[in-house]
Amino acid sequence: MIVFAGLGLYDENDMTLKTLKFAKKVDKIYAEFYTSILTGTTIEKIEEVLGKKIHVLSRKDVEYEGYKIIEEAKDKDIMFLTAGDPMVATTHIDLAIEAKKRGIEVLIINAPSIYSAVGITGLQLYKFGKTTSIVFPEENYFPETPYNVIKENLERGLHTLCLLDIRIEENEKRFMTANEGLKILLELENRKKENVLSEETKVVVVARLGSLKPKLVYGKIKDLINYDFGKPLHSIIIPGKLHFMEEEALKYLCENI
Ligand SMILES: C[S@@+](CC[C@H](N)C(=O)[O-])C[C@H]1O[C@@H](n2cnc3c(N)ncnc32)[C@H](O)[C@@H]1O
Repeated sequence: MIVFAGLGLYDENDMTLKTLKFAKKVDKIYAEFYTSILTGTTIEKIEEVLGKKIHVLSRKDVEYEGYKIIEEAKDKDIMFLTAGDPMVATTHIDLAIEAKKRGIEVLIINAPSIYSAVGITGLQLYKFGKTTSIVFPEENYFPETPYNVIKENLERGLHTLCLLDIRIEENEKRFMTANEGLKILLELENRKKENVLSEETKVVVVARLGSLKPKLVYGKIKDLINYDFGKPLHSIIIPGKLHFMEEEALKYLCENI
């Protein structure tokens, strides 16, 4: 059997009791922290709660050698943990499909995810369009997808959740801040000039969701671009057309800058 379970968003208290229960029963626990991490805890603390060692896998281990875990799940009970929800903004569904194809029992245990947590701002899930990711630009690589997605969503009056790039490889550990994300969005406007965004555009920045003191800030890009949101992880929401309840929620639930 293979159990895909999420650890939630911030610390070791975010996982569900179901995850805990299965963690106690399985033979071995694997985890990956390259798609997202919990910044309010450590692997040691999570291991303490689970009462078991966690074998942390790299992107390469999962994407190129994931079949080894599935092989193991043929005659053992294996748990595979991720931050957030195991199937939200990850590619782990391919492992679940592969396991099913090989006749292995699959259980997916949901968890608090960035996707659900944006509701904390008062913005309605029904009003969100496509989600996008803002990635670190590289030499000769400045992806325009976030700009195009925001444009399409705004044309339909919909909000856009922008996930921010994470690089956790063997010799690299970088989390894009909301400040970097906003600078990239303005740079995209500067390159494309389609009047989608400007320094006057109002956005919502959310930081450390899942913690007891998340930071939720609503304001114009020009006022937030150098604002200190504290330690990661951060995400940005570009609101579309706001319902009056959403306007009220942004006013009362977020810090207005
Ligand atoms: C690939 S996505 C997360 C996928 C994860 N499986 C989930 O369900 O939440 C990673 C991005 O989500 C956002 N994120 C994750 N946790 C967050 C948190 N606690 N607060 C704010 N943003 C967060 C960040 O932008 C981060 O780079």
